[in-house]
Amino acid sequence: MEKHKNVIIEASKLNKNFKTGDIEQQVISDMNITIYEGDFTVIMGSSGAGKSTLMYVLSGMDRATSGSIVYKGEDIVSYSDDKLAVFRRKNCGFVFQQMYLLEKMSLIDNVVTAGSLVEKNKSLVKEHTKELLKKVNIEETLWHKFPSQISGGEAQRVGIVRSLINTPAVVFADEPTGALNSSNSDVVLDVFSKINNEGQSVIMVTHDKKSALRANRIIYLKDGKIFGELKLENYNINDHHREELLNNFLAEMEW
Ligand SMILES: Nc1ncnc2c1ncn2[C@@H]1O[C@H](COP(=O)(O)OP(=O)(O)OP(=O)(O)O)[C@@H](O)[C@H]1O
Repeated sequence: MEKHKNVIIEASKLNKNFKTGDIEQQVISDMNITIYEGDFTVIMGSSGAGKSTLMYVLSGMDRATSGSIVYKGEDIVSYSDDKLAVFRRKNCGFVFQQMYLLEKMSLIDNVVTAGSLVEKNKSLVKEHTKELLKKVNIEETLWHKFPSQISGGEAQRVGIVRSLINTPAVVFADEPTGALNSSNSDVVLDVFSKINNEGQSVIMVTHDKKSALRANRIIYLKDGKIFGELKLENYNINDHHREELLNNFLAEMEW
């Protein structure tokens, strides 16, 4: 079934340890994981299973203790810190539970500044910024306000727009809707589904079943290892069968 899909990230024998004082904790343990291009991959698992750590390591935000990570055929583990920073800027978008905007810049400038690091044609960046702000329901009346003048949910959505402005090939999202109410969560998840339909790969950590249903593949972690995996058809709001499959899978995982 996977044969038509290209591999975008392939990690082998991945380990990540943290040392606190004399105690060393193995958080990712000899993991082999393949992420396919164009997939909406969701990572679930109990608290402390290593989900966020895995996202940091796969995206080159943090270094693995050992193992290889190959992104579109290139081994990123061997990259210098500078090369890794360029790689991230070109290929990855990051969305966290809390997105911090630059306080001294208007909302629109927060996004345009990030976009201008990659695209030199500023009017193109501005157009794209406006289009994305509209997509996440940030109205024009807000665009020239400063972060201190808007709500937390609005700031989160602007932060997401900033993460997407360079059309990253892979979007890493760690509990992106954790701080949002239900309608704003839907807005953000709809944007993720849309960019995913247009070809961008999404890897999202979530504890929320409704968010997880956006995925076409769910990977369940336990104690730093892959404990189970579920494949789903592409998201379709009217398909209730997917929910049943997810419920059964999570019961099997003892979630
Ligand atoms: N920088 C760090 N230094 C030391 N230990 C860390 C560090 N980051 C994570 N850990 C430890 O690694 C383990 C896994 O953390 P991680 O955040 O990856 O889990 P998670 O599955 O994302 O959990 P949650 O669902 O609660 O966010 C935890 O025991 C955590 O304390």
